[in-house]
Amino acid sequence: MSAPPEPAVPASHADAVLAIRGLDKRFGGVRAVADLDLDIGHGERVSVIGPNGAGKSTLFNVIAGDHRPTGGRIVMFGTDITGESTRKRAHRGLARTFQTSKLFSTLTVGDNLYLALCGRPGSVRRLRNANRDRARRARAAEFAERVGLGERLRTEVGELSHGEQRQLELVMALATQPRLLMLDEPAAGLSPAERGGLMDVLTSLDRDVTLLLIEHDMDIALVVGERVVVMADGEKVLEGGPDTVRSSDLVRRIYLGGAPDGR
Ligand SMILES: Nc1ncnc2c1ncn2[C@@H]1O[C@H](COP(=O)(O)OP(=O)(O)OP(=O)(O)O)[C@@H](O)[C@H]1O
Repeated sequence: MSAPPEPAVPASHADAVLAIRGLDKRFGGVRAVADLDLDIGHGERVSVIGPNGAGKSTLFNVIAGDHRPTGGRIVMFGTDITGESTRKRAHRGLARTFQTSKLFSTLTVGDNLYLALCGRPGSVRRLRNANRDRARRARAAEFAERVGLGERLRTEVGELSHGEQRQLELVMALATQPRLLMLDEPAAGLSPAERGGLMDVLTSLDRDVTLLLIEHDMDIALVVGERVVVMADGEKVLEGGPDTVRSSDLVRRIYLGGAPDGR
């Protein structure tokens, strides 16, 4: 039996950062992402919101290559990357953070940042040269400074607070100089002061970096995201500017626990 034809990606989107067509991801009987189309242009800031289980993280996992889609196509920087490895996508300029920490908890803040600066993904063996590599050490210190961790360079990551670890993950992703940065709930577990700091970092990001953000904190999602994608039951149910989302009855219904169609 021949495979069903894949949805075509229009030529006009060939130079977009992301052009996603008919994306599907099933886990057994669960359709976590359902026939989703999404275009993201260079330098855009896009937030993805939706209730628990809407499919946001699965969408991220499929874009980053951590999960294979069950249908559809992903074109990144003009190349079809649907079947590519996460490592290859990282080499193309994609960096992401996860809901749970992926830091080396027994290494210091400085060493974690040093490894992020060494490449994607960094190997612990590269620390052997770290003391001689003053330029990278200095860059690591600059990145730590950006999220208020300048004084914590010699602190082991396991001793940082949850909020500090999230901040460190963010700058480590930035240290890889990504062209597309995907952040999965960066504000989760942060104190109000840390949220303010996060908002400052995100709103002052260089426009060379395109940002795709999952965030439950509506203040952050709607201030940082210039375009907002609302997901429910695996589908994209609304896409528009923050004001459209703020005034949407559909979004209100979804967040109050009702079905998107008002049932
Ligand atoms: N590895 C997996 N195996 C089986 N089912 C999964 C897996 N990952 C996600 N799912 C299911 O897919 C659906 C979407 O989950 P997903 O985590 O993508 O939603 P989400 O919008 O990110 O939710 P949250 O905001 O709670 O993180 C859910 O029904 C979830 O149970």
